[in-house]
Amino acid sequence: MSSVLRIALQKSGRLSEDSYQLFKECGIRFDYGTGKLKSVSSNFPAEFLFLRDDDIPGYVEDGVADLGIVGENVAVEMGRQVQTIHKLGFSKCRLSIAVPRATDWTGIQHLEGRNIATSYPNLLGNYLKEQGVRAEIHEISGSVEIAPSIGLAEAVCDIVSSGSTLLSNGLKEVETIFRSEAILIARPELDADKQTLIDKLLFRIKSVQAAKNNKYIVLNAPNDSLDKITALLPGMKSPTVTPLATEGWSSVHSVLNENEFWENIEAIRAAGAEGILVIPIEKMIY
Ligand SMILES: Nc1ncnc2c1ncn2[C@@H]1O[C@H](COP(=O)(O)OP(=O)(O)OP(=O)(O)O)[C@@H](O)[C@H]1O
Ligand SMILES: O=P(O)(O)OC[C@H]1O[C@H](OP(=O)(O)OP(=O)(O)O)[C@H](O)[C@@H]1O
Ligand SMILES: [Mg+2]
Repeated sequence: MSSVLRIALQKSGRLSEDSYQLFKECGIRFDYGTGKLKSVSSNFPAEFLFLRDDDIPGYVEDGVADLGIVGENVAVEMGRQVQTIHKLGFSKCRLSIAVPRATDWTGIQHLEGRNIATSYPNLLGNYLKEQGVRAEIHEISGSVEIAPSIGLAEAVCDIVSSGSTLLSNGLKEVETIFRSEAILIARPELDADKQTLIDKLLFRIKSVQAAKNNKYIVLNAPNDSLDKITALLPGMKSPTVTPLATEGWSSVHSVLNENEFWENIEAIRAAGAEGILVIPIEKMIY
């Protein structure tokens, strides 16, 4: 197969490190951070382009790149003809409306006839339309949170994660209009060879994500509690149970999902488990 996937990544910013790390964990090697704007993988048929994130949906739509990683916020704002093929779970943030802390906020109608600064005029415009609010959208490309303090706008609509940028600019978050995370986008029509490569890549990404979302667990259990404990640890198919040297005890090995981890651990301990070891998993292949 002579096809090569062209993959557009953010050169430097909030998406970059996690994007590079994801490919590394998928065993795909390429050079980055050397100032080069293009890099060919040494062990996977892929070529990487390092770009400003705002340009990525357009490049993917135009076919300059086959795949790209962007924030969902940027993909939706740009409204390009691209398909979301996988959610990546990093760069989680929200797009929110914020106003000066002293504002007596009574609801979204407060914005009627006011000026709002944002880098996301489409997402904000659609939201205001849905809410039946007419406001002036003032588009700026960065440092949006400064707008109220310099008299440019009465409110802002920007990305929030920890909230510390809002706090340090004397603003408070009043409405969340969109929730975002990094996504893998693709050109809508790809030939069969490229689709095969994408399937191969997606298989690796899903194995890496599954490993991150699960832990390997080993514990000792009295034999009369085994039914209760193994029911709490279904694992990938079923748990492994082997006898311990100590009479009446067994060792149980299984995997446990991160989301239900602490609740299950408490239940397992209550059922009599001892010596519980929790071990990270590097890859998880279903
Ligand atoms: N504080 C944050 N926490 C988590 N994710 C964020 C945060 N800020 C932005 N993001 C996400 O990361 C994406 C890229 O953010 P970044 O600030 O690096 O963009 P940028 O300044 O426009 O970069 P570029 O120079 O590539 O145009 C955003 O579109 C959003 O999805
Ligand atoms: O709620 P917080 O955790 O403070 O994060 C929010 C800030 O992060 C992003 O900016 P970034 O720091 O990436 O700088 P930029 O404006 O140069 O993109 C975003 O534009 C917000 O300003
Ligand atoms: Mg940008």
